[in-house]
Amino acid sequence: MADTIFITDERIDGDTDADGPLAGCTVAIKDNISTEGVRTTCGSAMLEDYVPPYDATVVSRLKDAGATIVGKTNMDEFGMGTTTETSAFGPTDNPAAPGHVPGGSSGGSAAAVAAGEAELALGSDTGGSIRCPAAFCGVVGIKPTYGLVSRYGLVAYGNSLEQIGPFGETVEDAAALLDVIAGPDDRDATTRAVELDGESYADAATGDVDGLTIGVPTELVEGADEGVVDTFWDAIAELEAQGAEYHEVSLPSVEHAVEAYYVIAMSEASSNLARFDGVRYGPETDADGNWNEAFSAVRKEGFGDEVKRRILLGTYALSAGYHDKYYKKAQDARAWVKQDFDEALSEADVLASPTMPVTPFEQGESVDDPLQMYLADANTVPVNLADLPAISVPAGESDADGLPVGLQLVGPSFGEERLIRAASALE
Ligand SMILES: NC(=O)C[C@H](N)C(=O)O
Repeated sequence: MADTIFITDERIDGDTDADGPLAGCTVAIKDNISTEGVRTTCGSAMLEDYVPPYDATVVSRLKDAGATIVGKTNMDEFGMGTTTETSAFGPTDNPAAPGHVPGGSSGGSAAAVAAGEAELALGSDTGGSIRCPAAFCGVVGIKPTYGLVSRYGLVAYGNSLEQIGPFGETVEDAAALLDVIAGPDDRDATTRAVELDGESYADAATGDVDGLTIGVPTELVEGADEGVVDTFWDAIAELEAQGAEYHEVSLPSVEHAVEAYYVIAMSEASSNLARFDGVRYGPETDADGNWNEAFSAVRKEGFGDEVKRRILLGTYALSAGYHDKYYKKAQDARAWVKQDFDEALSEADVLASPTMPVTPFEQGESVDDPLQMYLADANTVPVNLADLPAISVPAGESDADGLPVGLQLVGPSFGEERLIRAASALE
């Protein structure tokens, strides 16, 4: 089996004179984040030869911090997947569970950290794309609050849902990378400044959970595999032993979260991906004269099956006769999910659940079963619908199959320090 961690392993040295916070640190970058002069493919044949003329804001910040970028990592095509198997460049193996998928869509980034190919990595999370691979590969991943990290230079898939975020072997490592990339950017009007309680996100990794109240949403536990649930409760017991308290809470709306997420994400994708037309982006074809034929030919060749499926469904959901029935309904469900989280977080400091309801699939097991793949996102997508921050931290291995299980902690808007503090107690 091909094992692609990096799509491009060109090294980019940061500012080597700088005594920056990441001087001497190696970082891998998901291949949907623009790097000036270095190919950025989004895991798609459509962008196989695309070389951006500018750096994403997060990449400029890494360079200024003195980091060494070691390569661009494999991913599900345009971020669409949960296994990294929809990449046009072949699958990535899971270093923590060989023969299994690393999760997705940022599977290459999590695998790079798990395999020791890079100390840190950047991914993007539209509906779990950082937390799922973190959980599957046994590393830490943070999905920041919407608006904490600039999306300038991130190739858009679902703009209203996605954030760039860090991976690390430890909570403190991931938090140190968040320190470098977080903060307002004139080029992304959705970003804002946040006042921290302490000096930095990394400083919050104290492991102090004394008096912390944890809400466990029943709906996010009952659907998970038994081995995952057992490992999850062991982790909660560990936090309890260190002074935290837990109680069960309810998020009735999350029953509709997967449907709402996929309608919104596919609708946004169908609009975002219209720019890949063989003129502005994508390979030229020899279809002569007729725009429609040329447009179809490029997209037929350049996009994989999952991307085509989502463009078709997203276009359908946005079309005049169906807009109210699907898109608007999904937006209503999104508002309800947000409201449920706000209520639950008024009764608890953080919410905890298994990151993924399952352990890593075997390679090839789910790629032809999109529904199984979408349903595996049940615990991660509600957080993106609610714009909230979340972290996935290794919780141990499932007794059932010995594979990695992640614990997800969700916090209030811009409450990353609280999540970092709580997650570090499990290390
Ligand atoms: N992009 C993501 O966050 C992954 C999610 N499974 C999706 O396919 O949309």
